Amino acid sequence: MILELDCGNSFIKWRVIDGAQAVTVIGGVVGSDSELVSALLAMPAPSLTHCRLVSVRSDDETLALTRRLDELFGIESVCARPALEMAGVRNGYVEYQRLGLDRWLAVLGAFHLAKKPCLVLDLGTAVTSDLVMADGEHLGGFICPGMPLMRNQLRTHTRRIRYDDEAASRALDEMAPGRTTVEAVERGCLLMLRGFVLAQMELAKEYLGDNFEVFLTGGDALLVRDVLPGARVLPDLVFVGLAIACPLD
Ligand SMILES: Nc1ncnc2c1ncn2[C@@H]1O[C@H](COP(=O)(O)OP(=O)(O)OP(=O)(O)O)[C@@H](O)[C@H]1O
Ligand SMILES: CC(C)(CO)[C@@H](O)C(=O)NCCC(=O)O
Ligand SMILES: [K+]
Repeated sequence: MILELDCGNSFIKWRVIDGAQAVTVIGGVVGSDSELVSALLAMPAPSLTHCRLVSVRSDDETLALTRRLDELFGIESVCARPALEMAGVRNGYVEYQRLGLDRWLAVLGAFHLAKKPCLVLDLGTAVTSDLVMADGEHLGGFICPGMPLMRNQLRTHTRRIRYDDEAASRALDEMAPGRTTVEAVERGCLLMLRGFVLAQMELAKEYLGDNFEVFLTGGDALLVRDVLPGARVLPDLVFVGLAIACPLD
């Protein structure tokens, strides 16, 4: 059994796959290292043999987690590393090491699946966009705040914008002009997000031509799905890239 981890800025996405059949046995989303450990200890004993992971956290944080996994389960972790070129994709950053590894893996996964030009949108704590041409050349991309960062900036930097997360999720049931603060903020931020992804579509047409594939991933992917009807929504896209970047055996 292989443990796979995608350590983002706010959450750790994890899953256990049966290496032989590449089937997901169990998985989830947790908020911290200790929550991950609890979730793994609570598993009905599928013995872990390997771990591969991608992290956009500091090296110290990542090392602390891999040490803990080794102590508890006796498994070594293979971490995705930056690369100038891999699986037919050429990293477009001026300094390739600086491209977020979650972005790099999502791009590798998308190009592997599409085998044609791709626009890759990842909607998490931050929102990222990456463009890849037909020949695998990564053109670079864009980074902007995601829903959690946008709403928290408003809540933190104003006196009178205050509401809880439960109210926030209800506010998006409709998109009419908000008649409460929570509706006004949540719907406003969502419109910014939708505007961003639509602008990315226009850019992609300009840089990639008309025949490109759109991939949508990250915890908030579903919030923009209706404005991108042709997009492939793949919550596990980073894991597709992780398997390419960190083959086992
Ligand atoms: N099951 C879930 N668990 C946690 N967050 C979720 C879930 N479903 C949707 N979300 C939403 O997804 C967003 C976080 O997305 P994601 O988990 O991709 O972020 P992250 O990986 O921590 O951030 P980043 O990609 O910027 O590093 C939050 O806005 C959260 O509300
Ligand atoms: C942009 C995030 C935070 C998205 O998770 C991550 O990919 C990251 O930390 N990237 C490093 C900066 C960059 O990609 O240019
Ligand atoms: K992420």
